[in-house]
Amino acid sequence: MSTDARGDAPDHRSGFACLVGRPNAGKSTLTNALVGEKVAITSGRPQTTRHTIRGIVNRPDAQLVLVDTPGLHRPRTLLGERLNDLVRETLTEVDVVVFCLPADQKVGPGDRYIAAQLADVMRGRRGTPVVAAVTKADTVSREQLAQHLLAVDQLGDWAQIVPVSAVEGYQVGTLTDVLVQHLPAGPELYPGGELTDEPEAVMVAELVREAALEGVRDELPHSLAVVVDEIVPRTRADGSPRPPGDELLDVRVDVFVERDSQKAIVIGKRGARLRDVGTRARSGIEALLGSRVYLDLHVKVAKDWQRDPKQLRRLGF
Ligand SMILES: Nc1nc2c(ncn2[C@@H]2O[C@H](COP(=O)(O)OP(=O)(O)OP(=O)(O)O)[C@@H](O)[C@H]2O)c(=O)[nH]1
Repeated sequence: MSTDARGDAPDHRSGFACLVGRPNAGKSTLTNALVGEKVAITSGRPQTTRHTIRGIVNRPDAQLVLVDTPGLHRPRTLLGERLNDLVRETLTEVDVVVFCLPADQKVGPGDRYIAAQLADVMRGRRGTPVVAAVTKADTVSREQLAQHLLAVDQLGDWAQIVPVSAVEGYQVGTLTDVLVQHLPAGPELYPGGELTDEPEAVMVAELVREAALEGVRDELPHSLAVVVDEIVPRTRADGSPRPPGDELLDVRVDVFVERDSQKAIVIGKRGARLRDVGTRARSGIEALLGSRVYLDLHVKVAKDWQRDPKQLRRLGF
């Protein structure tokens, strides 16, 4: 795929990393520091991966793609539980996880909750490594930092522990080196670091997929892919915005199956099942987007999409 010769070099590495940590742990600031200012993230185009990309670290020897998670927190609602499932799924799919722990705050219950979740991820199918990043290292003394590193060490079985300061740029390069070590050999995933980014679309697709599979999981285990075509605010006939309180989002979604028989299953008799799927997915999407939604679902057949890399890419895998 890459037209860039360096991306095809035999010792080039590429893969995904994901930053987790309690609110205010310094994840966004660290992401920006890792990525630097060279990469612009364009938004508004259809997403090309299943997970939201926050930034790409491009080096001659590696491409590290930083993906977002909606936030790991103790679930309080069903949607929260769904989100946490999604988080865990993301965490098992990336090549390395970065657990951010701010140096200026004691290791607390929130960190221990995340550490327990990460223990599962490390023990999981792929044995995803977790690197602990002690963030905001500039805010404490050397002694405090040393103590904090010890506390973090006792919290779990981390692949490495790296103190960093995103603000001062301290050890940001070291952290990148450590993360790159955990990536598999491979060419650039995004040639030249170009990407599209559409946070909500990923979650909307997951909600539709979940609803579409409900009750028919045995019949359609992996033959269903969901692509969000667009999410646009409905305007009035003259193109002006609708009045406050009366906003409506048009959400157009394609559900791809492999065969006509599967299309029939998803749609159901006279479209009854698809209407159900739409109703269920819509309530989740409205909760997620915080707006009334008109959900437009289309079921399409994409033959053998699981075996066709071109189709797979088109479907966001
Ligand atoms: N001194 C110092 N402050 C930092 C550093 N990194 C982040 N901060 C500050 O810590 C606060 C939280 O940082 P964020 O990057 O927004 O944290 P986050 O984990 O993305 O937060 P959520 O979005 O709430 O999950 C901000 O006020 C940052 O300016 C650092 O390396 N040094």
